Amino acid sequence: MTDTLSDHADPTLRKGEPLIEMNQVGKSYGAIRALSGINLSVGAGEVTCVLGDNGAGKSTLIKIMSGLHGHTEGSLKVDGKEVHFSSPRESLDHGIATVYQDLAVVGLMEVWRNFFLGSELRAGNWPLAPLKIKEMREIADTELKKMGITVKDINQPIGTLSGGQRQCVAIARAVYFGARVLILDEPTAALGVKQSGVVLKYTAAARDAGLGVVFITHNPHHAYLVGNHFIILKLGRCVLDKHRSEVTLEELTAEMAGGRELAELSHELQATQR
Ligand SMILES: Nc1ncnc2c1ncn2[C@@H]1O[C@H](COP(=O)(O)OP(=O)(O)OP(=O)(O)O)[C@@H](O)[C@H]1O
Repeated sequence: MTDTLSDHADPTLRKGEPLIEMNQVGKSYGAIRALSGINLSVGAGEVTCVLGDNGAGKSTLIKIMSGLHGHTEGSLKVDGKEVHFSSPRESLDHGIATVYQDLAVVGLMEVWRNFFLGSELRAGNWPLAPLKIKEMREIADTELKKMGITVKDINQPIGTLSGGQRQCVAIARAVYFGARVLILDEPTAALGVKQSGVVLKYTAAARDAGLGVVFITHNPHHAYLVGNHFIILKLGRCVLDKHRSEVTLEELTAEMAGGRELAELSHELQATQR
């Protein structure tokens, strides 16, 4: 499976080279400060996990990387060059593909149509040139099969696939179209154990094919299964920034569960009982 992803991954990717570097990045929406002082690096062949509760700033961080919102402080570098995206197209042109939780798929359209959505193969360069339907069907079918993603029929509407399968199709699609960085927005949030496992497997496969992966989640168990680097956001600030070798799953879980706050609360509650 990993070899298959490597077939399409950008051959210029070198393990560990920094693809995205954020330095003291911040974002304000008018008077509301959603993020501040964020340092984050995404290396090729690595998964950087961004954890945080509701309102922590995860979506804002994704939006900065994917070109939906510009940052208002600090610097963002892609492949060593400073950028300030003003549209998702610009981010995509830099090889950054974002797979949103509520996948931008058209439920009633066939799996193959969704695989090529926005990048359709046409028999000519003019806008209304006929679609190369047979070729697109074959490519989508082959690519998904090669990756071990089984769909009964490539012509079935994508809405009939499970949530996990849809995430996998979206990951396969991003890799096929040559993404260098893959941003996954809470890909396992709405999934059961088995389906989460499948999505985590493809996340690891994209990493092993050399892509830099940003894995957004509030689940430390899922993060720890695939992550090389972990950052935890709280109220727009980074409260933990550690390499895998520096943190255990227990520490990550405790920090996510608000370990320090819980300890303080327990102390206060005990004091009131005395
Ligand atoms: N467009 C906006 N305008 C004003 N405030 C915003 C906007 N988007 C986000 N915020 C604020 O920024 C903060 C961070 O929000 P963000 O959506 O990035 O968090 P999150 O970690 O993704 O949370 P969730 O998991 O609930 O989506 C919140 O206080 C939120 O209210």
